[in-house]
Amino acid sequence: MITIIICNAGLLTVGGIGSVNALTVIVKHQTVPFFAWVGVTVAADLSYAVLLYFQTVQKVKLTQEIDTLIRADVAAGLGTQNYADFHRETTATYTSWLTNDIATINEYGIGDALMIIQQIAEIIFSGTTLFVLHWSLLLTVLGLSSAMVIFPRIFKARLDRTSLARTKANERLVNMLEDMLNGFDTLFTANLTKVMAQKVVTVSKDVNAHYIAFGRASGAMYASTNGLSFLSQLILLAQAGGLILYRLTPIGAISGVQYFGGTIFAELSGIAFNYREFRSVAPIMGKLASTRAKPTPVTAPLPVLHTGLQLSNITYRYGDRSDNILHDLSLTIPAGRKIILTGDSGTGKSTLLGIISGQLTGYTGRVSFDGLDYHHISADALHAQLAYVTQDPYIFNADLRWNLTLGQSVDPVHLTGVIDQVGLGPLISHLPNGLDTLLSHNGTDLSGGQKQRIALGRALLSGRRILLLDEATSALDKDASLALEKCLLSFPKLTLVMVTHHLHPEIAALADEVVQLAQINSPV
Ligand SMILES: Nc1ncnc2c1ncn2[C@@H]1O[C@H](COP(=O)(O)OP(=O)(O)OP(=O)(O)O)[C@@H](O)[C@H]1O
Repeated sequence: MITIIICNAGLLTVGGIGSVNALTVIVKHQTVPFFAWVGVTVAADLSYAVLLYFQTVQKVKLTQEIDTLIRADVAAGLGTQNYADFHRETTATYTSWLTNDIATINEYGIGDALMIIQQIAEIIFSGTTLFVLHWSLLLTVLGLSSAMVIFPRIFKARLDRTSLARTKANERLVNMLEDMLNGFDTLFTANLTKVMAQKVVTVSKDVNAHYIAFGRASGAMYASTNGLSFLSQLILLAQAGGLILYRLTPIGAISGVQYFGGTIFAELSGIAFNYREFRSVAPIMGKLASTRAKPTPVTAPLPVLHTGLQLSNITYRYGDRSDNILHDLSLTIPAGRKIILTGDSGTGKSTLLGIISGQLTGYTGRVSFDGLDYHHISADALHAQLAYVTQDPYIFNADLRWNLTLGQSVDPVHLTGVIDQVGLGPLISHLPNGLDTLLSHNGTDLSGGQKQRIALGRALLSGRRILLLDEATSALDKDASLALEKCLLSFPKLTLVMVTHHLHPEIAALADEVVQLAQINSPV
């Protein structure tokens, strides 16, 4: 890319030199040399046009490669974040980072960087040519250039501020769009789909305002630096006139200073402008780089749970809430035991599972795995031991097999067995391609119960020996959920913690312990 750019800058200079010499020889009525120099100019300009094609194609290739690297880097960074850090931003915000921000990086990061390289090359070639015409021309150019480099600094703070505000506005827009589109069904049944358009217009106007603010900042800088550039060209033209009058430079210099001086000033003001724009990408890069997870402790894989999980004096409150959700809670979960958690809505059952699963870490007290404090266990090591199934599991826009195995290789006999256990047989027999049927984004073409069966199948196939179920069968009818819960309670090696609102006596009888969360919370 750089080679092509430099060649192109060289060709532009050769074209300019051809014009200068053509003018010098034509005033001496030298016809053949005139046409020779015109030929040089034409050849250089045509070659420039051809190379421009390769430059354009190469730029697209380079941009795409860099975009892929950035996306891979951000995705890898997000993949190593802990649960709380990941959920500090919404998925729509991350989408905006990977789309809008990358578009900005393409335009102002990569695009401007390449422009700057081209501008530097053109400045060097034009400067050298001016020096050959007369050294004093270059001296003047250097003096005026310094002014041009210093001048745009005035605009830096404003450009940085407006650029960052613009990306924030983009995030708000994407968040709102996702929110509205996800809520389409609710608005549709409430006859309120027009709310969507109203919100889009409101937030779009906010985004527009920020784009305009950035446009004003860059426009002010662009206009001022261009004005300075024109003034500088006038000074240079006057100087060239003087040098020609004193026969210190050939007459072609009159077009030379215009062409090369013009190029230097235009490119210098361009560089100043592009560099400011280029720098405005820095806060975005900083933001994307922040997805790189802080180094997490790497711990050895955990052995299979032998004694049990122990929660001691756990107190938990969410971020800025004033109340404790869990207070001084202690609970023993012996290995292989089946514990059912019940309690009124809002008593913190899901919060408790969040702590046991390692997702929520900001508690006081101690949680341990076979006596080993959770704080000394890496998320990876813990996740290798347990599976956590929520009430509303996520279904990927992939085939059913992938949704069950998450892309891991699974013994087909085991797969068939688990499909039977979670009762997915009837669904598979109705799907056009059975297990290989593509499911829609978040399983919108499935019932709530089918999604829960898939999630339970996924958990069983993962081979984890600790299962945390948060109302994981709530969408199934009574008989189906009874059958499934009985099945889960029958695995002797499985350590099970199951949250349920609808505890059937048959299930309670099969459990080792039924814990009312409100009772745990109150001191005995
Ligand atoms: N991410 C969160 N941020 C702030 N507060 C939260 C968050 N998640 C839950 N809460 C609050 O914590 C309390 C306990 O919620 P939790 O979901 O653990 O209760 P639960 O017993 O599982 O309820 P349910 O039976 O209705 O599912 C609730 O008052 C809820 O508002």
